[in-house]
Amino acid sequence: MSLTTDEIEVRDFVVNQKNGVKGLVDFLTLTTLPSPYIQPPQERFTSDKILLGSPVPVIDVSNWNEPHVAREICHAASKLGLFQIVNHGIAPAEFKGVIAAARGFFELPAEERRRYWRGSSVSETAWLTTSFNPCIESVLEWRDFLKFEYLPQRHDFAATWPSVCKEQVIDHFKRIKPITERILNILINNLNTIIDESNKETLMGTMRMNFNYYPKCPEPSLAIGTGRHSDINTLTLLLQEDGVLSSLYARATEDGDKWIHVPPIPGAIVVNIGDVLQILSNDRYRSVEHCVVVNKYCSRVSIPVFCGPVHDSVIEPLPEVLDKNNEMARYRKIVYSDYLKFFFGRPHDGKKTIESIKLP
Ligand SMILES: O=C(O)CCC(=O)C(=O)O
Ligand SMILES: [Fe+2]
Repeated sequence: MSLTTDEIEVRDFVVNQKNGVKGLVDFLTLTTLPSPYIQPPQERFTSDKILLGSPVPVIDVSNWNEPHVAREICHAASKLGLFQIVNHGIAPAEFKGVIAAARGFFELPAEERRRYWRGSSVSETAWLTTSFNPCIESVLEWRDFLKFEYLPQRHDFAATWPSVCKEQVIDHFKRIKPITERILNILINNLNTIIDESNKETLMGTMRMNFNYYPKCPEPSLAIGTGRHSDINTLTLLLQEDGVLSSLYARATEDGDKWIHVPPIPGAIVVNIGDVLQILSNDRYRSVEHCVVVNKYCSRVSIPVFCGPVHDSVIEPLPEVLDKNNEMARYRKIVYSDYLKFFFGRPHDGKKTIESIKLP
């Protein structure tokens, strides 16, 4: 990358001085987008890319045992790779609480937030950063995020979390976990197998949560909040604030550049399929590419919970899927830590990670 002085100063302030993009908007009255955030034209999100008339499925899970629930979940997982669930039993007030806690964290003074900056965080299990991979990205994303690792087997895993949000994060992990398990069960049963001790660590050995914070952006059409990517884990369950201008988009089909808006629905959880489920299912399920558009008038918080494999899990298409249909594996076997290395070693880049292990 060759950078101008302005770019170096902005990057230095945001990344090296650990202020984040939140620090930048608090410190300066911006009327134009700083150059490190200006996306090349092909990465900007324009309204002609929006596909209308093809809404995201909304699935009522008030009775998990009704056959239509499994049917609709498996159908959505194989088509768009993303759906919303309602009537899942978590009260809207609980969601409001965790979203308020996330806002509470980002409203802390900059020096308080900085204590959690990645690389020097006061917590081993929570850290803050900006964009996605700021040291190697030629253009930055308009987002800061605080990541939490859920390690309930360690009694002190949350001892160092920020007090402004600690309780709410623990509670949210606890509430989301059984719902994730139910959905994974449905998806795995539909592949002619079950979740047991042999695959549990691969399907749900880890849980992580992000507090994503997207400040108001002076020129949103030139920036991106989160660049195009698919989640690499098994399943992500995401809360997004209601009443916020258009934000999350999911790619409608693998081969086209049309995107479907994922509207905030009060109390709903957005569920998206990650790469690991696409690999295990040998493409029965689709990990959906998605991106986040920012806006000029309000900041936005989103809270994904990522459920996924432990680092040493070996990921490959399930024999139950291949044997039943006598089909060839479409992906080569990979250890999850190598998969992570590939994903985190580059900027957000669509579905390049899963493509890297696709067999010819
Ligand atoms: O902010 C959102 O709605 C989605 C964020 C996202 O895709 C991620 O954190 O992986
Ligand atoms: Fe994502």
